[in-house]
Order: sequence, then structure tokens, then C-alpha cells
Amino acid sequence: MSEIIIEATGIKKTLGQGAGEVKALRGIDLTLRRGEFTLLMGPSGSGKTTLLLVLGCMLAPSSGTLTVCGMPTSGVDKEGLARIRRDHIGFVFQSYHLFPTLTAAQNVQLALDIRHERGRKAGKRAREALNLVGLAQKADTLPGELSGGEQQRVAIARAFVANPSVILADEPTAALDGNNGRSIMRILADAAHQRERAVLVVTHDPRVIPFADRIVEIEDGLLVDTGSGGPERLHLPKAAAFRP
Ligand SMILES: Nc1ncnc2c1ncn2[C@@H]1O[C@H](COP(=O)(O)OP(=O)(O)OP(=O)(O)O)[C@@H](O)[C@H]1O
Repeated sequence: MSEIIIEATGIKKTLGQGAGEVKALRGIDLTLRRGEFTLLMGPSGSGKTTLLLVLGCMLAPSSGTLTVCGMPTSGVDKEGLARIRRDHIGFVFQSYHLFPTLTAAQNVQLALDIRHERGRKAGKRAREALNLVGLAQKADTLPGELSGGEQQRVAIARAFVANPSVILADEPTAALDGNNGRSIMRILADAAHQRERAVLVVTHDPRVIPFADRIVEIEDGLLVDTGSGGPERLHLPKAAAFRP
């Protein structure tokens, strides 16, 4: 079995207060391993985004334990959690969160800037990351001049550039058409299979199922299936069937 990157045990999370209180997560056990591409699926409001934010150390669980790359996160202060995120986790969101006045390369380089990596070497790494997502030729283009799929690829290059052990993506294909959605999923699947990251993608999109090694299903804050099988469990072909 490959190395465990994230281990979550008994995770509960209550959101809101008083009459508006919601038990968003009600006891989640989940392990993410190096080289594995996992989909997290479930109905609207089932707790997918909340779980992704807890796994990414953006939201503290109400109870339960979380370990990232062997480091327990309980009791770690805000700066310590920010360091864990910076050193180990790359995020991709549905809306790309790019700075409109910075070029694609400058947007990617920002992720190195917060790690105090600057200058020519950082510029070179940013361009290499853009090359990985097939956007080398758009490095000097502003986000407003890129298509949605290209902007998402810039966001993925930014998530990749510092070499995190885990990529957490929330609905990365929701705003994209079929071809763009498939190309984003292929890039994320390759990050797991060729570059040995643990990759977790939250999605409603059945088009992405063929790319997964494992499908984890959540309902009402509890995992109903921790995903012993991939697409074949749903009688679907694996991603290879979509490759040219
Ligand atoms: N800040 C908040 N305060 C109170 N309740 C919240 C808050 N954020 C989310 N919730 C509730 O927590 C539950 C889980 O929300 P979450 O966003 O994790 O679900 P989701 O599965 O990602 O949904 P979707 O697929 O619609 O994005 C929902 O019932 C939601 O209404």
C-alpha cells in the first residue's frame, strides 16, 4: 500500500449557531494515499465542501483527528496550519481565483512568492508548471484573455507549482464544457498517477467518474461508501477509454 498523505478519523463539524446550527460532518473516517485519484460525490448539502476544507486545514473540525503528511493538526495554531497548507496542499476551486491584472505566469508565481521563492528561478518554475498543463504559450497572457478551461489550467498550475503532496479540488469542471472538463480531469488524474500526488476531487459531474481510482460517497455528513472500487464498480470504463 502506498504512503498515507491524509488521515482523518472521527471528523465532526458543526456550522452555524443556535437555530441555524447544522451538523455538516457527523463522524468521517477517510484516508488519502499517494498516487491515488479519489472522487468525493454526494447530493447538494451533504458536506462535500466542508470535508474538503477540513482536510485542507482551512476549517478546524469540531472533533476528530486529522494528520497531514504524518503531522497531527490538533492544537496547531493558525500560523502552523497555514504552514501545513503552504508546504503540503494545493487547492483548485470552481471559480479560478486568478488576479486579473497579473499574467498567467505571474499568477502561478504568486504561489512561490508566499513561500519566499522569488526571482528568475521562481519565474522558471512557474513556466514549467504552465508547460505541464499545456499552457506554456500563454504564460504572458492576462486571465481576461484566456478561456474558462485555460484559466482553470492556470489555477491548477498554481496548485502544482510548489510540489504539494496533495491536491484538493472543489468542483473544478463545473463551469466547463465536455472537452475542457475532460482535459482538466486528465491533468488531475496524471498528477496522481504520474507525479504521485494524492488527489481528491469534489464533484457532481458524472463525466469525471471514469478518471477515478476510487469513489467516496457522502450523504448527510456521513460516508456511505468509502470507495473500495473505481468506475468499474459502477460498470463504467476507466479513463483510458477517453484517451485519444
Ligand atoms: N457557514 C455555514 N453556516 C451554517 N450552515 C452551513 C454553513 N456552510 C454550509 N452549511 C450547511 O452545511 C451543510 C453542508 O454544506 P456543504 O457546503 O459542505 O455541502 P456540499 O455537499 O458541498 O453542497 P453543494 O454540493 O451544494 O456545494 C449544508 O446543510 C449547508 O447548508
